This record gives sequence, structure tokens and C-alpha cells, in this order.
Amino acid sequence: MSRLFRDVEGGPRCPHGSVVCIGAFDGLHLGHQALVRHALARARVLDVPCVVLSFEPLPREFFAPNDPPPRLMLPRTKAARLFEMGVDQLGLLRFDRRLCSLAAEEFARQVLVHRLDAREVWVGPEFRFGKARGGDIGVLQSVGRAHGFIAGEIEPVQVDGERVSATRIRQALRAGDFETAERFLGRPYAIGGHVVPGKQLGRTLGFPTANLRFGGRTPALSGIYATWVHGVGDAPRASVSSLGTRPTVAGVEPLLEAHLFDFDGDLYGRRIEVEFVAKLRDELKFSDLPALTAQMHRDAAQAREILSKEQHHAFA
Ligand SMILES: Cc1cc2nc3c(=O)[nH]c(=O)nc-3n(C[C@H](O)[C@H](O)[C@H](O)COP(=O)(O)O)c2cc1C
Ligand SMILES: Nc1ncnc2c1ncn2[C@@H]1O[C@H](COP(=O)(O)OP(=O)(O)O)[C@@H](O)[C@H]1O
Repeated sequence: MSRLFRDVEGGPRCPHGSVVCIGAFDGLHLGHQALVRHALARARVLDVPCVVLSFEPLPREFFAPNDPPPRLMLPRTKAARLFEMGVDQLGLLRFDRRLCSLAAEEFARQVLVHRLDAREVWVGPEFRFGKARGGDIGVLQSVGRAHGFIAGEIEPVQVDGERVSATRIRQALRAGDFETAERFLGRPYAIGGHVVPGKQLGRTLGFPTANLRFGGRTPALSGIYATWVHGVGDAPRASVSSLGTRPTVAGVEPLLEAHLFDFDGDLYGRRIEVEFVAKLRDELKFSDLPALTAQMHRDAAQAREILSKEQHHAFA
């Protein structure tokens, strides 16, 4: 059976109990990692599976479809990282009318008790769940007392005296502050995905770009960046990338496009990861393609310059 489930009904039954941790886990930053590691350690002690529950779309994306909060991480990457950490089962629960109208106690009883037979449930600071965000650690603890599980909240994780949070990371990314983002994430900020075809215009401009899409989600960045592309050969490749809607060519959906320096080859379908190093500028609407192309040459030169100075660190 797959270790990933979308609906509680399609998920695992844990006849011998489980340790569950719940959260949005966008970015899987150091705070999330501490929570998951704690749950994993408890599951090993109790000798039961460790089940992570998250939501997809994220509740805030569901409630504000026209103005969704920027997303740090796509679901595939989230799932891959959680399984790498050793999680046994992952529920990316489909967040819809039905799930959001389930009262907190009802969610706890149906999912945590009946389905997963939770022995322990772990959440992060200020975790809320259930209809109208009516459930908190107190609700979990009272359902737990009635049904034989304990619920606990892990301490907030601090880095340099500041509390790690997805909101703080989004803020840092918006400002092009990749150092702060990396300190909170525990790794450089990167976006991964499979290369898809575009309008095939890039090659005619002398700038073929490998394109990644976001499937209707709003990325946390916008602009032109110096980047390393991972997944093309052994070493990361110096590159210049654009993330935006491409107003010059009347684009609409956000796209991440990476132009790899000194490279010629077919990347369609390949999984790559684009690591952000520095922001060069905001995306602009140019009056014509020659003006855009001239600027792309300047961007490329600037990115090469920045990356040639960067002592590149290994990216696990
Ligand atoms: C370094 C770089 C900078 C870019 N800057 C802009 C920009 O400021 N405004 C814009 O509309 N598009 C920008 N683009 C996107 C181009 O419009 C896009 O790459 C081109 O239309 C080719 O699209 P295609 O990959 O679908 O063929 C940039 C792309 C690159 C690689
Ligand atoms: N240096 C390069 N950087 C990025 N992609 C390249 C490069 N050289 C060749 N390619 C290939 O060309 C494709 C991009 O060409 P482009 O004309 O921009 O088409 P599309 O609009 O489909 O992205 C990439 O997906 C990749 O397969």
C-alpha cells in the first residue's frame, strides 16, 4: 500500500497504535523538522508507525483562492522530504468543504482515534485545527483523556534569538534575503519540479530556459535571480532564473524559468531543483523582445559574476 494518502478513508489503519504529528509543514523549516523528529523518536520508543498529517491545499489556500498566501514548497517536495526523514505514513488530507466543516473534536475522534488509534499526538506552537480553527492543544488533550492518547506541543525553535516560522521565511524571501531563509530552513531555499515545455521562444532569443510550473499555487518569490540548478550532471550548474508571469509576452501563470550557462541539451521531463542565491531585480514589462533580450544579457552577466564568487556548498 502507498505510504501517501489523500483521504482518511483511503489511509492506513493502525491496529497497534501510532504516533501522529499534524501541521501545514510549508517549507519544512527547522521548527517543523524538530516536531517531526520528536514524533519519530516517540514512535520508535513505542514501536508503532509515525504518521504525519498535513493538508492539501493548505487551509489558507482553500479559504482565499483569489489571494492565496505564497507557498514555500510544493506537495511533492514536502512528501519526499518527510519520507526521507523516516516518516512511515503521510496524509496530505484533501482540504475541502467537508473537512473544513468538521468540528475539531469530531476530527480528533474520527481521524486520530478511530482511524489511527493514536497513542500520542504532537503539534507545533499555536497549532489550530477543525471547523473555524476551533481546536487547539487543549481540545486535543481533552479528547485524548477520553480516548487514551496524550497530546503535546513542542517548544518553538529559535535561531539567533528569533522564532522560526514560515511567515518569517516568506518575508525574508520577498526581500531577497536568502541567508536568513537558509538559517531558518536549515538548507538553501530551492524549488524543485519537472521541466515542462513552454512557448519555445527562449531558444530564438538565445536564452533557452527550463520551465517549472506551480499548478495554480502562488510561489513565495518573484523576480530575476542568480541560481544553481541541481539535477543536471553531478555538480550544480550556474544559471540565471526568472520567476514571474512574463508580462512582456503576455504570460499569466507564474513560471520558474532557468537558463543554464554553458549548457546545451534536452531537459524536458527531467526533475531539477533551482537553488536561489541572490535577487538581481524585479520582473519588468518591456516594450519589445529586443529590449527584454538586452536586459537578459545583463542579468546573465551579473549572475555569472555573483556565482563565480560564491563558494558553493554541498546541497544534500
Ligand atoms: C534572465 C531572465 C530574465 C527575464 N526577465 C523578464 C522580465 O523582466 N519580464 C518578462 O516579461 N519576462 C522576463 N523573462 C521571461 C522571458 O519572457 C521568457 O524567458 C521568454 O519569453 C521565453 O519563454 P519560453 O521559455 O516560454 O520560450 C526573463 C527570462 C530570463 C531567463
Ligand atoms: N542552456 C540551457 N538552459 C536551459 N534549457 C536548455 C538549455 N539548453 C537547452 N535547453 C533545453 O531547451 C528547453 C528550453 O528552450 P525554450 O526555447 O526556452 O523552450 P520552452 O519554451 O519549451 O522552455 C529546455 O527545457 C531544455 O530542454
